[in-house]
Amino acid sequence: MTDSPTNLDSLRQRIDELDNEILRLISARADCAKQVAEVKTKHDPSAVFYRPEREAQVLRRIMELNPGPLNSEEMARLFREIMSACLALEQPTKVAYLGPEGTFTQQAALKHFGESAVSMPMAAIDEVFREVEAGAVNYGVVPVENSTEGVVSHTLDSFMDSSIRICGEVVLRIHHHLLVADTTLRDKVSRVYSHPQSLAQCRKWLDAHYPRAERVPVSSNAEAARMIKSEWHSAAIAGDMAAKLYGLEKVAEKIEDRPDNSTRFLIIGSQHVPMSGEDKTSIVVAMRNQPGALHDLLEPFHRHSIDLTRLETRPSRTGVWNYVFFIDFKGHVDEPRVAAVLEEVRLRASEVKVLGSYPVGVL
Ligand SMILES: C=C(O[C@@H]1C=C(C(=O)O)C=C[C@H]1O)C(=O)O
Repeated sequence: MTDSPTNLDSLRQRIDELDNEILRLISARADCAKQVAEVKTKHDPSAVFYRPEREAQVLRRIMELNPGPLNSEEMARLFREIMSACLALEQPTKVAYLGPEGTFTQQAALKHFGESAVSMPMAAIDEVFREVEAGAVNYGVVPVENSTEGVVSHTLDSFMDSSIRICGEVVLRIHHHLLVADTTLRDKVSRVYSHPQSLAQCRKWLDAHYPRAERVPVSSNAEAARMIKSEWHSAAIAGDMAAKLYGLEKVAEKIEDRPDNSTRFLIIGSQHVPMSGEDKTSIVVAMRNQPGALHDLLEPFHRHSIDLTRLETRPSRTGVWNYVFFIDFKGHVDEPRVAAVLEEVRLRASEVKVLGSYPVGVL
């Protein structure tokens, strides 16, 4: 095939025809979603419109059927946006996230809910919990663990005295950059601002490249990006969103010590999410302070061949919560084998709280 104008013209004509078709199909899909909303409200006036298990199934199916040449993740991202717009037709979804604007948590919220959701930054993790509990927003997004730095204990602690449930998870690859403003004197950088987790995730890189620069922990990467605008001798470590938001330049890209650095975020809300076919459950368990307690707790999971994906211990905060374990495992509370394990665990523990069953993160 040559690149002759006639060839280009006919290819563009073909693209126009395909776009017409795509337009017609997306509109038909949106009409269907509107009808789904009518059915939902007819049976239950206080119906929940967002269905995480259904969205996970739609995305998984698309990824499975994708014929290429676009890769499956790319295709799922496109469908993510189509669903986001369809859901907004049913009801605009309000989402609170750990702010300020430009944080990785905002990026996670967009990745999970798409651009049509209305997202609101909160100053602290417990504020996100409070907004969801008060019903001021439909959902919240909070970080829970990082592959390099471990657990975000604030999030786990917030679950202890809350009735909030986990409705979903989203995993984000975290890339950090060293950023400067146009007024920064690049060879005079004596200070690097970032969130403590990000400073820790780039520790070796900083040791090698800026051994003498003072590392200043601040409340978020976005805050670090904002601060250096007025300091000619300072740089910030933050991600793409913060760089774009504050118009900063990248001196060095992807400076995280581990190339697979990723953070897991939780979607919190108040609904029970039905099975999606590939689910996870999170529980918090209090054990009495006695020898063998942890073994007693884990033994039923082993016997029923249930795959544990995470175990965290947190100090107790009341008399009842002597030892508190946060456990994530594969499976859904509505599955008989999971129900059986939970029954056994309840007999051995002084308190068990199911935080939620939810689809394993798709994107
Ligand atoms: C259309 C529905 O409502 C919402 C929109 C979806 C979609 O666009 O596919 C999927 C699940 C819901 O979040 C539905 O429940 O099927």
